[in-house]
Amino acid sequence: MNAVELNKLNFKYKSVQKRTLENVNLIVNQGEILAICGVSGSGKSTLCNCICGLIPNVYEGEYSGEVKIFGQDISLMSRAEIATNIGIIFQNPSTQLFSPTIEDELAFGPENLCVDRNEIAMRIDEILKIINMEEYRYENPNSLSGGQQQLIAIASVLMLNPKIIICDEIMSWIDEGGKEIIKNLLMNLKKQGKTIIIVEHDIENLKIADRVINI
Ligand SMILES: Nc1ncnc2c1ncn2[C@@H]1O[C@H](COP(=O)(O)OP(=O)(O)OP(=O)(O)O)[C@@H](O)[C@H]1O
Repeated sequence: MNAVELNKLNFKYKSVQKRTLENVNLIVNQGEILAICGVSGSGKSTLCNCICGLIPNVYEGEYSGEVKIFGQDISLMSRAEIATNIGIIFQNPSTQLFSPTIEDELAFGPENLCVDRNEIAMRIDEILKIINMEEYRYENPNSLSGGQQQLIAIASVLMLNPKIIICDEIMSWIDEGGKEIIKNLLMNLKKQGKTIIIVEHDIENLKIADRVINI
């Protein structure tokens, strides 16, 4: 089954004259790493925001067409259903981290979905192990490097165990060492069957993609 299917998708922000997305058709296969490239302003982030439901739920504008997630029309899915299917990580990790400790940060998403306390604690153990940051559990996210913050942003998305992970230029502010760790993590997630969509410019980072498209 296709992880994502976009049919005749159009979107125009309320405040601009021209459509940002015009008749976009796209299939993302389950288990692939798809990279989206394109010049600045071509609509890559807008496309990601449509795939994860931020458009039209959060951003106002004229929207038409269809977004399907594993065959299901996203407009018929609840916010909780969307959040447990798709996670999105943005360019600047500090805009995504707001809790006093990393433990609180990781617990925030599942707590909002009323996941059991013990289950949350178990997931935190597991995910901190995956990203090799167990000793940072009680640290403030602001005390971390950019690369570590981005790993925590990814970890907070993984807490909901989404099947699809969207990474919108997540490596642009990260040093080389951090990029390697993130790329390895994304490749491991793919091995576990996750579908990954990355917005990327850097040719080195594009090497992890199975397929690259231009918009
Ligand atoms: N919230 C918004 N309100 C109005 N216009 C917006 C909004 N967000 C983006 N746009 C406009 O939509 C167009 C596409 O923006 P978008 O951020 O999707 O492009 P992008 O390809 O991701 O760009 P970049 O590579 O610079 O991040 C741009 O012209 C931008 O100014």
